[in-house]
Amino acid sequence: MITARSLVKYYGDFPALDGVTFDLDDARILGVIGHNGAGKTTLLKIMAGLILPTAGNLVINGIDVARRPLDLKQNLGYLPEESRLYETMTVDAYLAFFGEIYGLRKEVIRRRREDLLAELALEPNGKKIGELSKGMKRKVAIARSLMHDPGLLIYDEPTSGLDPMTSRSVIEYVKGLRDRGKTVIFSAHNLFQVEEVCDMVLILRRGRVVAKGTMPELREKFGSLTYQVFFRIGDPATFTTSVDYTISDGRYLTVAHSIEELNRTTATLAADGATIDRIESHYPTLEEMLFKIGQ
Ligand SMILES: Nc1ncnc2c1ncn2[C@@H]1O[C@H](COP(=O)(O)OP(=O)(O)OP(=O)(O)O)[C@@H](O)[C@H]1O
Repeated sequence: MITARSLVKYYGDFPALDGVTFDLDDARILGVIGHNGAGKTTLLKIMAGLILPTAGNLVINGIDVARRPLDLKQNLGYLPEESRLYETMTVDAYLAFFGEIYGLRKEVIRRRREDLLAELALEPNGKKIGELSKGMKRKVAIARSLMHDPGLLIYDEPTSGLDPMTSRSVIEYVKGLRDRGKTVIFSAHNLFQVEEVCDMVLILRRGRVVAKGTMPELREKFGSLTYQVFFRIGDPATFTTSVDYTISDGRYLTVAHSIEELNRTTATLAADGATIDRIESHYPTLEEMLFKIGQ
């Protein structure tokens, strides 16, 4: 269980975080989103015990993070936005090195490493880290974060710069971690991924939480279901209707904001000689929500 209360972080006199409060249950995926500079990395670094908040309180699984950062780190895996790996080391040696730092026995290191390489579909074949592709390096960094089998994972833009296939496999892997009971907190600019996998979303703007909740809760907050009605008409020169519509790429479109409005609209269009082609229901996406919030 994570309890964050009124977290504030100043860099000099600049408030990068300004009163962040939220709760998160175990075995959940939390997505932290917001425009550039909103405070995502700052929040993640505080949660990973890497920087101290200027004010506020953060308790993770009963551990006060500011007071006992070392206890927190035993059960935490952190993936920075840009991980600097030791380029001249082989993947095997690199993962073994981190296993040793966490005090794991040799046979445990060997087993963990083999399991993680298989799960992440990594086949380093004795290669040095410097010889790997960007996607493979990111996966090695993810494997490193998991060597000591922590219960909490904090990933700063885990899929940034990855091709769609690799990105998808990382996201599927994150889902699997949650299904095995781990809590994952990640920031991302790919909002489709956040929408797809996160149990809870935190939207930051200029260091403040502007919205938080499950996707259905956020949809409710930012406007509910709308209906897009696509239709055809006979002769555009003679077509008249009281319904507001737009023409885009030769397609006629009107939007209804309730089922009653949808019924009225389709009846009016039919009476005016239009033919309904298709009706699509549409929830606001995270992208539309961020757009609405503004920078
Ligand atoms: N070490 C620092 N010293 C001074 N200002 C900083 C420092 N780190 C971050 N900031 C500022 O704090 C604000 C929040 O930065 P942060 O990196 O947390 O945002 P972010 O949401 O992760 O951004 P991005 O999406 O671009 O990665 C920004 O205005 C940034 O310039």
